[in-house]
Parts: sequence; C-alpha cells; structure tokens
Amino acid sequence: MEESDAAEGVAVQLIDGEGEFAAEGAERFMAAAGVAGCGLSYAVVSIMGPQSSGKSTLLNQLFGTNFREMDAFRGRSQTTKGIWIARCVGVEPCTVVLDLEGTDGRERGEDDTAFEKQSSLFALAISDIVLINMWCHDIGREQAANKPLLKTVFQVMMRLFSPRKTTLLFVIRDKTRTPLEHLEPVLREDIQKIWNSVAKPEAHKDTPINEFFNVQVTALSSFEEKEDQFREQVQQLRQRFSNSIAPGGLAGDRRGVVPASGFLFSSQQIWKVIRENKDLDLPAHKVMVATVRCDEIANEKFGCITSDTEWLDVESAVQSGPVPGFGKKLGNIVDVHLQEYDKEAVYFDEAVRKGKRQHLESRILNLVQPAFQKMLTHLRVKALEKFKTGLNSSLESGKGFAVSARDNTECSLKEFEQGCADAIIKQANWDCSKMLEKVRRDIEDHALSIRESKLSEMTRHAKDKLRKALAEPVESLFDAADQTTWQSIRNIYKRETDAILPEFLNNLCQFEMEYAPAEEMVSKLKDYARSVVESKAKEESSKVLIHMKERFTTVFSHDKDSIPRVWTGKEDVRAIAKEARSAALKLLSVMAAIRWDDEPDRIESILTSTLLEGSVVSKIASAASADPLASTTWEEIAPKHTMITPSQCKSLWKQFKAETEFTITQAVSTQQAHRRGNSKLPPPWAIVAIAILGFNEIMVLIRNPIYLFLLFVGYLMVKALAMQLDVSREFQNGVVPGIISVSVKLLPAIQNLVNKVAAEQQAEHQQQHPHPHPHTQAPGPPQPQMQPPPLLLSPRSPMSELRRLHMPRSPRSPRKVASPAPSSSSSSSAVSSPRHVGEDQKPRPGAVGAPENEATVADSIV
Ligand SMILES: Nc1nc2c(ncn2[C@@H]2O[C@H](COP(=O)(O)OP(=O)(O)OP(=O)(O)O)[C@@H](O)[C@H]2O)c(=O)[nH]1
Repeated sequence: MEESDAAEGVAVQLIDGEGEFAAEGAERFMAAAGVAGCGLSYAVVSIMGPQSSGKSTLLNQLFGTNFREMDAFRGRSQTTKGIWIARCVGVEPCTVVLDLEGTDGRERGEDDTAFEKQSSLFALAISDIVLINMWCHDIGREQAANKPLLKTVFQVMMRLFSPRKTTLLFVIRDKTRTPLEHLEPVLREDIQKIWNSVAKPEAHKDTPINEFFNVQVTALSSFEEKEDQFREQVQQLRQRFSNSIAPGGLAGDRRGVVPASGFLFSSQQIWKVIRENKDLDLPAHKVMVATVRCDEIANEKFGCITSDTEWLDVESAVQSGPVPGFGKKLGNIVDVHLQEYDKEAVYFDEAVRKGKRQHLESRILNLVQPAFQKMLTHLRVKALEKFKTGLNSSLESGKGFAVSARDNTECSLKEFEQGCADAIIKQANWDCSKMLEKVRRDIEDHALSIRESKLSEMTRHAKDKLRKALAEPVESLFDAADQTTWQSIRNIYKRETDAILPEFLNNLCQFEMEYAPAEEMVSKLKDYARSVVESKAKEESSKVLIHMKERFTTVFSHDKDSIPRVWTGKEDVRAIAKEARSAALKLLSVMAAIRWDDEPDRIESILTSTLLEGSVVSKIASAASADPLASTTWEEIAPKHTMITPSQCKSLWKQFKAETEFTITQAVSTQQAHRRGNSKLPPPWAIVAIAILGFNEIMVLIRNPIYLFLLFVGYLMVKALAMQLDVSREFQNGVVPGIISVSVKLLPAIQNLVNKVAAEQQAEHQQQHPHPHPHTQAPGPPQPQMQPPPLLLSPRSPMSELRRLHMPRSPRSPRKVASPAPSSSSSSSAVSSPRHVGEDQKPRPGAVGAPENEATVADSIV
C-alpha cells in the first residue's frame, strides 16, 4: 500500500516524444500504482488540447498528480512531450489519467500533425473520459485553435470499428462573464458543425454524434487571474470524477472496457497498431487482448500449481503407495488454481476466458493425471492382493472354489471401485473402466491359475490313487495269469474306478463346472486308469518269456501239491512236460492281447493247435501251407490291443522250447540214474557165473569159521559205510557222479567209523577198569565232526532252474548251473536235493550262505 500510495499522482512517461512506447516504465507504474488488480473498476481519463493551454495545471489541480507544468514566468513553450500517465490521488474508483502532448504546437510545425492524430486516436481508444481543453475565447471563432483538434478527433473516431461511447468533456478555460448557459449552445453548435463536416463511412453517414460521444461541457475561471475561483470550480469538477463509472456517472455509458490487468498490454498494442497506421478494430483488439492476457494468466496459474507444495507432496506420496482421500486433496488443489484464474480473467472476453480456462484445466489435468494413474495402479495391486488373500482364506475355511472366487471377486472389485471413486477429482471426467477391466482380468487370471492348479492337483491325486489301486494288483494277476486274468483285471478296473471317480466328480462340484468338461475330466481319468492297466500289461508281456519259463518250471518241477518233484522213474515225464508247456502256452495267450471286453477270442486255441498239438512233422507241413501265426494281428483283437503278435508268439515259443528242453532232458536223465541206482542185484547170468567160477572160494569160506567171521565183520562195516554215505542216493544221478561222490566221502567216513569204534572200546575199558586216570578224566578236545561234502543234485527248485535257463550258456560248460542268489538258492537247494529234503527236517543255521559251496560242487558234478 505504501508503494501504491507513493506511486499515486506520480507521472510516468507512457509514450515518449519520438512515439516509442515506454513499456518498462509503464510496467513499473502499473505495478507501483496497483492498477492491474482493479479489474473493471477503474477509469481512464485523458486530456487533449492546444499546447500550453494549462492542461497539466488542470490535471494536477484536479487529480493531485504531478505532471510537468510550464513555468509561467518563462513564457509559453511546449513542456509535455509525448504522453504521460499518472494515477489520480483520492479518486475512487481507481482513475488513471493521461496527459497528451499539446496540439497545434509550434515545435512540431504544421506538417507534424501525424502525432496529434495518433495520440488523439490513442486517447479515444483507451479512455473513458476525454477532457478537451479549450480557451473560452475560441468558442464561436472560425479560426479557433480547437477546431482542427475536434476534426482530428472525429476523423480518427471513424477508424475505430466499434467505438466506445467516450465522454467528451469540454473544459472551457478562462471563462468570461458570459454564463455557461450561453456558451454551451454555441459550443455544441460548433461541435455539430465540425461533426457534420467530417467525412464518415456510408454506414455512419447519418449517425448522430451522441451515438459515439457523450458530450459534456464545463467552464473554469482563469487559474492565473482567479485562482481561488479556479480551485473552487476544480474541486466541484473533481466531484464528477468520483464514481465516474457508475451508471449515471461521467463515464456510466462506457463500453468495451479492458480489464485493468490488460490495460497496459492493450494500450501498447493499440499504440502499435496506430503507429503502423492500420485500422484499429477495437472489438478484435479486445479479443486479442483477452487472448493474450488470459494466456498469461493461465500460464501463471499453471506455473503456480507446478510449484504448489501441497501438490508436490501428494505427487511424491502417491509414488510410494495409495494416498487416502487422493481425489479430494487433488481436487481442492486444482480448484484453488482455477479459481485464481477465474478471479483474474473474469473481466476479459467471456468466450476467450472460457476457452483459456478449459485449456488451463486440461493442462492441469494432464499434469496430475499420471499421479491419478499411479493411484489406480496401487488400487489395482491392492485389489488383486485382497482377492488373493481372501481366496486363500476362503479355501482354507473349506468353502468351495467357485463360491470363494465369486465372493472375493465381487468384494475386491467393489473395493477397487470405491478406491476409484475416492481417487477421481471432480474437475476430471476420468474413466476408470479400463483399469477396472484390467483388475477384473488380473483377478480372473489369478482365479484361473488357482483353479487350474487345484484341478491338476485333484487330478494328480486321483491318478495316484488309480495307479496305486491298479498297478500292483494287475502285476500280481499277471504273475498268476490264467483264463480268468482279464476278467479279474476288468473287475478290479471297474471296482477301483467306481470307487475313485465318483469321489473325484464330487470334488469337482465345488468348481461349478459345466457337465461336459467335468465329464471329459472323468473320462480322461478313466482313460488314464486304462493306460495304467495297459502299460502294466505291456510291461509284463515284455517279460512273457520269463513268465512262461517260470510257469513251465512251476508245473514241471512240482507236483499237484506244489511239492518239488523227485524224479524216481515212476513219473510220466512226457505228460508232465506237456502239461507244463500247455500252462506256459496259456500264459502266452493271456499276455498276447489286452481284453477290455468279454468277447471270446481264439488266441489260445490257435496257439494250442499250432504250437502245442501235433507232431513236429505235421507242424513243419502246416508251416509250409497255411500258418495261422504268420500274421501281425489277431483276428478279433484291435492292433492297439495287441501286445504280442502271432508271429512273435511263434518265435517266443521256439525260444521257450529250446530253453526248457534241457530241464526235460535232465529230468529224464535223473529218472534213468534212479532206476540204475535201484537195481541192487547183478544180472542172473552174473550170479550163475560167480557161483560156478567162485565155487572153490565159497567152500573155503564156509569151511573156515574165521574167514566166515571176517567176512561177516567186513559185510557189517561195508553196510555201515553204505548207510552212512547213503550210496543209493549218491548213485541216483548216475554211476560216475556216484563213484566220485562216494570216493570223496569214503575216507572221512572210515575215519569216523574207526573213531566211533575206538571210543566204544575205550568206554568198555573204562567200565571194566573204573579207577580214574588223569589222562582219561580230562575231557579231550572235541573230535571234528567230518561232515560229508554236500552234493547238489537235481531236481532243482523252480527259481534256480529259471535262473539257469536265463543264463547264457558257456560254450565250455554248457550244462553249468548259474550261481543262484543267496535267498532263492537256499530255498532251491533245500527243496531240490533229496539229501537236503532229509536235512531240512533239522534246523540249518546259515543255510542262506551254504549253497555257495554246494553250487560249486554241483557245478563240478553237472
Ligand atoms: N491564462 C491562463 N493561464 C494558465 C491557466 N492555467 C495555467 N496557465 C498557465 O499556462 C501556462 C502553461 O501551463 P501548462 O499547464 O504547462 O500548459 P500545458 O497545456 O500543459 O502545456 P503543454 O503541456 O506544454 O502543452 C502556465 O504558465 C500556466 O501558468 C489558466 O487557467 N489561464
């Protein structure tokens, strides 16, 4: 206020004597005088008139300004150059007054009237009130100094397209005794004449002067001669400038006012146009001024918001997380700056102002929009997190998946929408629907992924159950394969799928699936169950030869009570071998194809008729003609269900036969050995020959009792040795192995026998001589029990036999038995050897490891 007060009344040059606009000084004046903030509440007064006509004196007296006045004692000369400006002191509303260079001056000469015209036009264009200073004695005079001035004023008036209704206040100086009432009509007549004489455009040819001007007249006494009166009249005149812009005031009719903040710019632009001698279109100028000023205001307000600390705080806060009440905070900030704009731009052209406001608003919204987007991103993340947490806890609480997903989706989207509503600012019509869609998609994707993982977990679990329920039973069924195997497999398949799949289907209900996909999943599980069975079947069928040989060995080496056979010679090896082969063939027929239906097939009959029945010759003959096995498919079986093709069956059978032939041969050999071992007496011819040829020796023995006794003792010893060595059994496997075995065990047996006899004699001696003897009392070291070396002879156990059959035959020892595994060998040796059958009745610690030696011995025998 102090600066403003100090500036009041101080005159500043607006346009210099050269016609240059003094923008800098003018800006300082505007700032100091505080005009810019007056809006429309200000008036512009200018004064024009002849040079040295006391204009500056009048303004200074009237408005308290300090325009330069001519020193009365130095003579009349031009003091005011160009146009000066000052703010009136103590006049409300704010009134700015311009002191124009005097017209008709001698300094510029007759030709230099251009500046007069330009300054007059300028004053008319920007002023609400124009004081026309004139000497009283010029009124009614033809050659009066004010006539060219008025002409100039009216002429330039025509160049303003839509002139403001300016008040022309004629100030008659040095009034005489002639009262104003008489002077005024004369003056008005003069004015009218001049108005009439001015060339006007066609449109304004008949327009009366009062359309353009509000003509007022006042008269003042001479300042020099009647100063007191002058001052008094000036004070009265000053009253008329108070509230001059109010209706009925001196400038009450004014039009097209430029807001005070645009006054300086407007003046500068008008002066520029005038200087360029262009037509001055005031309405267009007004729009131009409004455009420029509104732009300036908008830019200033935009600058304010970019540096607004409140906005900067919100912007930085939203980078790290959601800001509560974001929309309200931001809306208020935007509102404050827009209101500032409105306040400053309110007096400018409405269309321009609104346009610029919209532009400012959109700039501000563009500035804050990224923060809003960031806020939405936070809300999006928050919504998704809420959904994830909610879904997890819902599922953990045991709610169904579909219900949980639906409830939590609804809840999360609702929260997001609320967040959006909170984040939107009232000035913006931001659309959250795209972000909402993204959130919905996020949630759907997450729900889908959880659903997929849950479904696959359920499926995996069901598959595990199916696999566990099917694989092992199917494997064990194939181990004991027979005609009922596939029926049993089908039963197991049905039973397990009937038990597991309904439970799976029941679990699917929580997903609220359509019928078709649920059915498809169940159907896939059924297929999986089938595939488990099929793959297990194929796995077993790939080992069919082992199974066949196992089956063969089981049947061939065991009787109907599953007791290992002892080939005594009474058995019908041929029939047993046929039975065993038939069992193996049946197994082959079971494993040849997968049978998911109950349809009978001819696989077994074809295999039996082709491979088992008929003589070798007939088989060769049939092979040459129509071989039913010369094919890769079975008649009733689909190719995908064929596990072993007919031709594969044929070659498998060939291999099987070759590999089991030895077992049969060995059985036959064992029988023969047994028979030989059982024939104790020599042939009759030998007995007769012995009786004839040994008659003399027999008689000698009979006649000599000692010989007879020795013979008897020898017989007893041989009998004892034979019993101990179990000679008959040793010879079951043939003569040579029997001799070797007996000879190996003979010496230890004799030694054992002698020891026993010696021990008995010693015992008898002690009974006869009961006195103790130090040597006999002390127990001697135990005599080592010489066990006869164990012998491994056929028949072998099924497992050992099987292993042997699968071991590649060494060319050097074609009949060598493969070293058995400890667990199976113990059982095999225990059941196969007749000796071990006897020994099995006694407990045999370490029997698992013993067969190692037995096998070695057996290998040497075999
Ligand atoms: N006769 C007479 N002289 C006056 C009156 N008022 C001022 N003067 C004198 O006129 C002379 C010029 O005064 P200014 O106020 O400087 O006149 P001006 O019109 O501003 O002059 P320029 O700005 O140079 O055109 C001064 O010597 C004043 O004393 C008046 O009312 N009557």
